[in-house]
Amino acid sequence: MNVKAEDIKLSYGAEAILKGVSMEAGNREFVGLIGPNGSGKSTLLKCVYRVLSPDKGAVFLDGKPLKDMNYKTSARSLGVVAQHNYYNFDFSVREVVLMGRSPHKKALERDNAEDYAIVAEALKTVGMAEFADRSFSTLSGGEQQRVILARALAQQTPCLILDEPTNHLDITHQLQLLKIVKKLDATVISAIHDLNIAAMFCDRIYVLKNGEIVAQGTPREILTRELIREIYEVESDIVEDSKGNMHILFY
Ligand SMILES: Nc1ncnc2c1ncn2[C@@H]1O[C@H](COP(=O)(O)OP(=O)(O)OP(=O)(O)O)[C@@H](O)[C@H]1O
Repeated sequence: MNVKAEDIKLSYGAEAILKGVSMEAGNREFVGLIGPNGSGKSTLLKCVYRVLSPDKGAVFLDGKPLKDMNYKTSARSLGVVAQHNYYNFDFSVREVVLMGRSPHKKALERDNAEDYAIVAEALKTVGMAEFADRSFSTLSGGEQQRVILARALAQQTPCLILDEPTNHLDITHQLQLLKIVKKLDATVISAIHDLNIAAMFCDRIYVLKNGEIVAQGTPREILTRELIREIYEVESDIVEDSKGNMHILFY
């Protein structure tokens, strides 16, 4: 699925947060969104997954304007792993992941054996199968994050939007989550803070600063000492290991 955001503008009061942002993720491309705190990454992603509607500009899925789709149709296309996940009710882990199936159901249609099998498989994939009956609210931040990924997997969408998905995760689970996502061969747009993680997984990276895209390209093109200095005001060295992978060392 191709996902395109075109000239997105969004302000809170007098403050312009997104100042005409355009970005695109091609079919099965893994696109990273990097930039300092407050640069507008989450806001842009929220415009893509319809929590916010931009003041100007539009989002297109395979060329179709998102705003013309009903929510159920877009939920069959876009799965989301957001930064914060709160539920007002005490759902079990299984119930949370089952919510991923709802865009595929008719009104009042009950969950069936196939839904339960998909949910069990998704929980197994993220290593949370034995937590199925636990209350979601009692899980640690990292465990909750993996369950939310399972919910997105159960949704079986051709595109995933991830907002700093590895926030609460230890290094083992950071790599596990991104490997799972990479293997899906879906279109992925992910805000990522860790530039080494971005270098490992992204096909292409967009750099957002003060609500504007200031650079885009492959990790090798983007993650240079000069750009890192310009965007983050830190000094770094870029080195290559024996396998040809790039690593960024910060000073
Ligand atoms: N509801 C709101 N009202 C006013 N300002 C807001 C609101 N939501 C976000 N902002 C502001 O918009 C700017 C962009 O926020 P956003 O969360 O998109 O940044 P981000 O790049 O995702 O940051 P981070 O890396 O810290 O997660 C910030 O300055 C934030 O304070």
